[in-house]
Parts: sequence; C-alpha cells; structure tokens
Amino acid sequence: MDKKRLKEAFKERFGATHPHLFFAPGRVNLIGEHTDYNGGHVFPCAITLGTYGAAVKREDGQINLYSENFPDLGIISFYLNDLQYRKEDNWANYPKGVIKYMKEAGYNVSSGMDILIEGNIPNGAGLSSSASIELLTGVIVKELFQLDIDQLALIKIGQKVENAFIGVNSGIMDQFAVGMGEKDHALLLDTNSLQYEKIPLELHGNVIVIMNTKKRRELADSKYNERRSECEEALKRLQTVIDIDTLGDLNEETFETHREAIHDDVLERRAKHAVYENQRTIKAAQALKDGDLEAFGQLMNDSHLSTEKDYEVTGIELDTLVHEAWKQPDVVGARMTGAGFGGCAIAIVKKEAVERFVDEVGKVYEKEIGHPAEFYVAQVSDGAKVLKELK
Ligand SMILES: Nc1ncnc2c1ncn2[C@@H]1O[C@H](COP(=O)(O)OP(=O)(O)OP(=O)(O)O)[C@@H](O)[C@H]1O
Ligand SMILES: OC[C@H]1O[C@H](O)[C@H](O)[C@@H](O)[C@H]1O
Ligand SMILES: [Mg+2]
Repeated sequence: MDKKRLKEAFKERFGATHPHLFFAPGRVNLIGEHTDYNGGHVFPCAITLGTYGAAVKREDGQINLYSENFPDLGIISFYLNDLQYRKEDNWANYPKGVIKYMKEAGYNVSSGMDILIEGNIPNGAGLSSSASIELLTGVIVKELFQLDIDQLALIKIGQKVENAFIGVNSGIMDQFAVGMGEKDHALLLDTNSLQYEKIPLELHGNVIVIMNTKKRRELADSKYNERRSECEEALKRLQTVIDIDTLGDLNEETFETHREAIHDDVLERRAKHAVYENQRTIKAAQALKDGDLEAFGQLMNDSHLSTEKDYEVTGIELDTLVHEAWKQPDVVGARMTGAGFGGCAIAIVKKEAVERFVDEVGKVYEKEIGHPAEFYVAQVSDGAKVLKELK
C-alpha cells in the first residue's frame, strides 16, 4: 500500500485531498504463548503486514468509517454522542470502542471525523488485525485532536475495547506488540509489571516465515476462555500450599515441588505449560541476546510441543505445518503463534531455503489437510504511528 493510493482512495470516498496518514502493524509472537493472562512473559514482534489509515476531522459530530477490505458494507456512520456497541456496525465497532473509551478517560475528542482504512493482515488468522485497527484508531484520534496520551494508555484502551466492548477475553500481548513494536526488534514483556525490553532481532541470515493454516478458528474463543478458567482453578489450588499471585511467579522447580496440590491431571498440565512456557520465554530472549539461535530454535520447538500436548490449543492443521517444518533442512525452529486452534504458525528459516521450504511444507499440508496453506515472509516493523502530517 503506498501513501499516494491511500490519499486517492480517501479523496474518492470523502472528498478531502490532504488527509493525515497512519499505519498500525500486525504481530507474531515468537514465544510465550498463553502466558499473558497468567502473569508471565511474552516475546512478540510487530510485522509490516498491517492496517493503513487516512483521516480528517469534521466540523460536526459525525464519524464516518470506510474499509477498503469491506466495500460491501459501505460507509458506516454514527455520532460522537452515541457510541454504543451495535452489531450492525460490524467492524466499525473496533474504532467506535476506542473513541468511546478515549472520551470516557477524559480526552477531549471534540468533533467527528472521516476515516478510511485498508489492511493487508489476513483477518481472524491469529496475526492481530483487530489490535491493529484498535491502535490505528488510537493514533488517529490522538493526532487529529492533538491529545496528550501516551502509547501505553492507547494499548490499555485497545485491550479494554477487545474485552469489554467486543467481548473477547484476551490478554494485553497483541495491543502491546502493535503499539510498542520497533523495526527489527522483538519485545520481551513481563505482563505482570508491564516492564519490557526491546531486543534486536538478529537472525543471522534467517527470516521469519508465517504459515497460515487458513482454518477458521471456530473453537478459539470458547476454548480460550476454558483455558483461562483452568489456569485460574490450578492457581487457586496451588495457592493453598504456596504464596503466589500468578502462575508466572513459579519456576520449574517450585512448580514441581507443589504441583501435587492441583490434584487433577488436566489442570496440572495446563499449569505446567504456563509455568514452563514463561521460563522458556525468558531463556529464549537471553539466547537471542547471546546470538545462540540454535538454543532459541529448540525453545520454540519445545514451546510448540507444550501447546500441543499439555495446553492442547493446536489441532491437526497447526501440528501438520509445524511438524513438517521441523523435518526440513535449514530450519532453526517452528511453532504455532497466537491463540491457536487454527490461525498461523511461524518458522525461522534460512533465507535461501525459503522457496524450497514453502514448496515442501505446502505440498504435504495440502495433501494431508485438503486445502492449501498460505506463506508470507515477515518483516519486523515499528508500532502504530503517524505516517505523514497534514500539509
Ligand atoms: N482492514 C480491516 N478493515 C475492517 N475491519 C477489519 C480490518 N482488519 C480487521 N478488521 C476487523 O477485525 C476482525 C478480525 O479480528 P479477530 O480478533 O477476529 O481476528 P485477528 O485479530 O485478525 O486475529 P487474532 O485475534 O486471532 O490475532 C474482522 O472481522 C474485522 O471486524
Ligand atoms: O498467547 C495467546 C494469545 O492469544 C490471543 O492472541 C490473545 O489475544 C493474546 O492476549 C494471547 O493470550
Ligand atoms: Mg484479534
């Protein structure tokens, strides 16, 4: 997407010739899955697949939204003084929720606006297109009204929209990665304290290949909530024998000492994943800093096995992609990314070997699953930002 086309599309739709331009990325998580609601660490990065926006303020209180990705829905309109969730407003509920919570937090959103967006993140595929729209809206409103609001506040508003407005019970990882990302860096975030560190993503001639199962994740929301409750229950049982606030407070040793208190095989495996995955994430970030890609890849592989066997959030499609990836030469590591139950996996692959990798894994996937997967090479991007100021 180039800026010229974005401006032309905006002019065609809304008439104005000099809109402000914006970008918000999608994200992949390198490791640290299902740890963000367990007080653990995550290690995502923002990617150049993302959502572009063009916007101007209006004189009146009307808000008009148009997505090039949903042309059949036309322009979706509502007023600044009526920001209720409405099913028929479809995707526009994401920006609407952001505007509502920014206003409720006391920020002076003083008039309406025209916003056009266009994204190239496959929707519903685990690459956080929803967090991308949320943070895109946040930076648009901040810029148009010159608000003094920092990126972390926008991130928290994005998560609140997802949880309280849309009704998806997610953690903070997606919005954090989309909001704080930095080109060629991954973010090691402690979800307990929100302390984070930007770590250079030096892959030594390798690239991140995203592998999309193209499977709709029907089960994703219900099973996601089920895993959250299972972890809460396991934590409660552990708290009868040890003084902890979250599963992220345990390491492998303290977990092994007290795991019997959980008294249930399934709950023990869920908690084990949360504890070990958190420790793997800390180790993986260190391995990357040390330039030890082999150790990093092994931790990715261990992470996948843990999501497959103990946390049970993968499924035949993700497992097929990842297991096939492991068999290929020149692969550092591979694992599912995001919530699971479909969506995407990632592999770290030697640059020169990508074409063969995609051919081989793609061939087996289509044969076993019955439909083709999609592959993209991810570039690591900055977080949500203004692209160009109004002249
Ligand atoms: N470019 C876009 N234009 C309009 N709406 C979009 C766009 N991108 C995403 N959306 C909205 O976000 C929804 C997808 O969000 P959802 O949370 O279901 O999946 P995701 O964020 O892509 O993946 P995940 O949450 O698993 O990481 C779409 O159905 C649509 O409502
Ligand atoms: O790691 C699993 C991941 O699943 C989804 O992407 C959620 O939105 C995140 O908050 C996180 O819980
Ligand atoms: Mg989402």
